[in-house]
Amino acid sequence: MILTFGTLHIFKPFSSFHRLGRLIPIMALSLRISSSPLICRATLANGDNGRNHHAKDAAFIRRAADLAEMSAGLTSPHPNFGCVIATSSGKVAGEGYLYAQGTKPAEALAVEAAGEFCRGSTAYLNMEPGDCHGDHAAVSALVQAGIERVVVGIRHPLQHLRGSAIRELRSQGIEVNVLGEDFESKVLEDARKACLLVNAPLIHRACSRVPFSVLKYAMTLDGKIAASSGHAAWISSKLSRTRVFELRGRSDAVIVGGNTVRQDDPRLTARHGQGHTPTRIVMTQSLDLPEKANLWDVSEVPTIIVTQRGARRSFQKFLASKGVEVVEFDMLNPREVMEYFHLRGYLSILWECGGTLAASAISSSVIHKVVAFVAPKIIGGRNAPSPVGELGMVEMTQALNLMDVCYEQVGPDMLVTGFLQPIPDLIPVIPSEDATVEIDPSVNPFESSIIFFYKTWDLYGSFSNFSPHPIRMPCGEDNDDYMTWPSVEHYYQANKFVGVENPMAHDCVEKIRTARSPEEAALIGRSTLRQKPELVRNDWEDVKIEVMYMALKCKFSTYPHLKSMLLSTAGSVLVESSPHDLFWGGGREGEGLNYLGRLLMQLRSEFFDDSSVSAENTFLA
Ligand SMILES: NC(=O)C1=CN([C@@H]2O[C@H](COP(=O)(O)OP(=O)(O)OC[C@H]3O[C@@H](n4cnc5c(N)ncnc54)[C@H](OP(=O)(O)O)[C@@H]3O)[C@@H](O)[C@H]2O)C=CC1
Ligand SMILES: Nc1c(N[C@@H]2O[C@H](COP(=O)(O)O)[C@@H](O)[C@H]2O)[nH]c(=O)[nH]c1=O
Repeated sequence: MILTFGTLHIFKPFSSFHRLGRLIPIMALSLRISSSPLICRATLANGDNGRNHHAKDAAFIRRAADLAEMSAGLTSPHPNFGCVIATSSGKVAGEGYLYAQGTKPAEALAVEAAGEFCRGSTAYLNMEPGDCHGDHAAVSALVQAGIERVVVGIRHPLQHLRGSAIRELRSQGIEVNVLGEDFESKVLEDARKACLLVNAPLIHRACSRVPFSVLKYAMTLDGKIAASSGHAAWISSKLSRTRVFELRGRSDAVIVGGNTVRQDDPRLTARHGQGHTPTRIVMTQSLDLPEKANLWDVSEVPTIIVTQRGARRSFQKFLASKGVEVVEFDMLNPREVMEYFHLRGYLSILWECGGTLAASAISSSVIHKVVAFVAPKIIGGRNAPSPVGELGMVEMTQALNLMDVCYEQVGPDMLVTGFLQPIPDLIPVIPSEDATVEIDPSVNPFESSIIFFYKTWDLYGSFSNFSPHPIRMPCGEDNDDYMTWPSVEHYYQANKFVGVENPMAHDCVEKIRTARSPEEAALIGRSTLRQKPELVRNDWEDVKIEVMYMALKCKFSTYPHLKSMLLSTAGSVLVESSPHDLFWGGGREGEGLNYLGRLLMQLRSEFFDDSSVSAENTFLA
């Protein structure tokens, strides 16, 4: 489907636009080279000097990322922040990192450490500060200290914080350079990668609906994670197991399957003496678990059991009496479970399960990284379990290739790590720079402000489809009879059933058209779609954007004050801040596709084009 309005192509064929709009133009960690002419000029003009400059910037940004790493596990769900202040001669004057949730910002600590050396110096931040509490503490510290330039590794991943500290610093006269935006080079790419890595869980949160998941296992050289008897203590060395405690200390939760509980009776605590201890999660379909288990001791750390709805209710009661939380799922599978924990605010999960659950998690695409300890031991055993069970692959060419693989010797063991999925690169507020410009050239995706709208009583509530603005539109494509629809929502919902040769579909259209409120219209439309899918027109998925577009066009053309309001938002990104509608809305954390906001921006752009054409005609006349 290609819709053309005037000279502008609004949509790519739906499927490709949809893909584009999945909010995550996922890029492997080999980061993109910008095609921006400005960026290229800056790099070339600097020549060798530019290269030296970049090498220095890269080194300090890497240091900031290393500092940020020091708080991993202590700050969650806040990001890891590090700051280095360097003088113009390239000497480190002060450093700081966010120690834990609620403590002084890294920037303020670095400023304190650098003292009078701050004046005229450059501050290096692995990530743009997020002013969660409205006190601007990080930005104020840099401004008041007389910092001249700030180099930022990555923008804040969360949409509502993204770009605001950078804007604030610039408005205070500080030069701000963002890696990957203001200049590019190989060394800077690597430094930027370090910044992405240190906050990978938060970046995942901003881009997907599951927490960042790491699958960790210890195996013998012949690829076994236990003997044929199931005995597994210990494959890896003590040193390696201490590394596992550290890993646990950086994770919000550790997850195992029911069989691991039955076989190992694990504790799953972080026993390396620092950091926090993650929640323990057990995934079990049968709930056939022992009455005595280390995980039922929740005096220090909570345990959550996720199970199939209705499983062993009496045992559920027993667990509850021990203080163990039980959460039932209609469909117990890794994706549903991860989506649930995402909603509960978990950023990072360590999977310490056996091969059966690991295979299921990999197949569900919820595993992002693999951490494997390989011990120089051979146990043999045809039935001894291996780290990943059945994946249904039959050819070696189907094997999953890890990215950014690292090898490290830990005592006698080899530690191999790599990514199964790339860390999503950060994205502007709406899908990609190109798409943004295509939708509305007046919007600069990196610098624009965002106008959120949702409920009709909001400041921009008239942008909502539920606003009480009747429109006159025909009922269906081949129909010349114009009718009045009490709101855009009435029209949109009714269109789901238009043209279907079934009297029940006709009734449904009429019921929606005469519904007493947009809420009632939505209720009828959504529930009929779910309960009687046979009444829904076959091409609904293909035409729904077009239907919405036509309704919006009619609404904003009919009411001049609405059109003026829309035009007054020029340059801003419009986002329908629906937390649950991930198609028309922006989602809770910007993960939604925001098609309603996009259509309004598209319309705004067209209205501007129309008015400039008519102004030109008047002038020519
Ligand atoms: N060396 C190492 O790093 C490790 C070794 N091990 C060893 O591995 C062995 C256990 O491996 P394995 O049997 O794979 O154990 P797991 O317990 O990790 O996984 C399987 C169990 O997970 C539960 N489950 C819930 N939902 C699903 C789902 N959608 N798909 C798959 N499983 C689901 C089931 O529990 P239920 O049956 O209760 O319904 C199932 O039996 C033990 O010998 C243990 O010692 C385990 C972890 C790490
Ligand atoms: N056997 C084995 C591991 N197994 C994992 O560790 C769990 C036990 O954790 P805990 O009870 O806290 O000590 C066990 O159930 C399984 O998930 N891990 C490793 O690093 N190396 C090993 O050799």
